[in-house]
Amino acid sequence: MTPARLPELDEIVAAAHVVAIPTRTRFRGISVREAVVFDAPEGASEFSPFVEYDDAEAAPWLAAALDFGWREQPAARRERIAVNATVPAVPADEVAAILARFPGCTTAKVKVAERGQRLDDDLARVRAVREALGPEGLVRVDANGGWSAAEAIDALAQLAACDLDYAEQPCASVDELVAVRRGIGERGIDVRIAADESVRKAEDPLAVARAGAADLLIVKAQPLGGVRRALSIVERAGLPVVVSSALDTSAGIAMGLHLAAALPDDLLAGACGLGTVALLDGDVTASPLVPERGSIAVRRPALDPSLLERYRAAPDRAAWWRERLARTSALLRSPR
Ligand SMILES: O=C(O)CCC(=O)c1ccccc1C(=O)O
Ligand SMILES: [Mg+2]
Repeated sequence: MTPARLPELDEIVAAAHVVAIPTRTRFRGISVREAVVFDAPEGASEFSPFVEYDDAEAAPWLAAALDFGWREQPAARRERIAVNATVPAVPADEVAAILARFPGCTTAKVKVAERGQRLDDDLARVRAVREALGPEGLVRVDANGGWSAAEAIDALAQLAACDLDYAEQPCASVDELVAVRRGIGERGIDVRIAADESVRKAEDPLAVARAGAADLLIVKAQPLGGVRRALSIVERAGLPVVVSSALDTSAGIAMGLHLAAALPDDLLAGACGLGTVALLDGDVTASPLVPERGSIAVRRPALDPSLLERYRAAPDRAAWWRERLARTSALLRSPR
């Protein structure tokens, strides 16, 4: 997980810019996305574990940022990556406006099982997405572990009428995912199951594959410790994958694009969840990595000094992030 040569903390801090970028629509409870972006030797990089994560959970995110900023990356096998539209848990009548931010995307991933909402809200939202994409489009749902196994089976039985590509993390635990796969199989419901949190937040990211709990995996470069380490997990898991973002700025999206570009053809399971800069109300580069004609070019964006200034985090938040950098960096260096 650790880069061959870890830059010293003062070098890391000297390269760091702490930003706070508003989201255009509340997503995952977030209305301002805070991130550290680095002006690093290999290009822009990003460290943006969610604020509620403890240092142990944030450590692989820093390993990823240092790897991407300070080390050469594995060779790219493709120049563009097809991406899905990402639809937050909005009312159905807002779906069209969200999809319009993802020009050319014929695959959409829809958030479901949001706390405080009902299955009818999900059904209406997913139907609106299916209607907008037409029968040729691919529709995915992501429950972020919000359903019990019984709820997931019931929900998927109803959502299956919208013809789903897959359901991402319908339940929280690997055992529940196994139960859902079995339950929908017995009822003849034809929906694949994808694991996300069961990969990126698990003690052992390969456990879900070993348990036969998923048809495919969602992989995110930052929580998995960077492009190299994520590639090695994917190769060992032996399941097809979709690369996705963590609501990163374009600096972090570039890391995801490089991971997707390095994957062998037979392991890439369609459009990736890397179009999420379209959900932000700003960025750190003048040439954002947003979808064009359904895909994004694999490149590293240049940080724009005036945008870093515009979105510069308040002094107390910047200090908080610098302290987090110091603690996390110490963790990466401590023998375990
Ligand atoms: O996969 C996508 O389409 C976008 C990324 C996404 O959904 C996401 C973004 C931030 C945090 C969690 C998730 C998630 O996949 O659960
Ligand atoms: Mg997910």
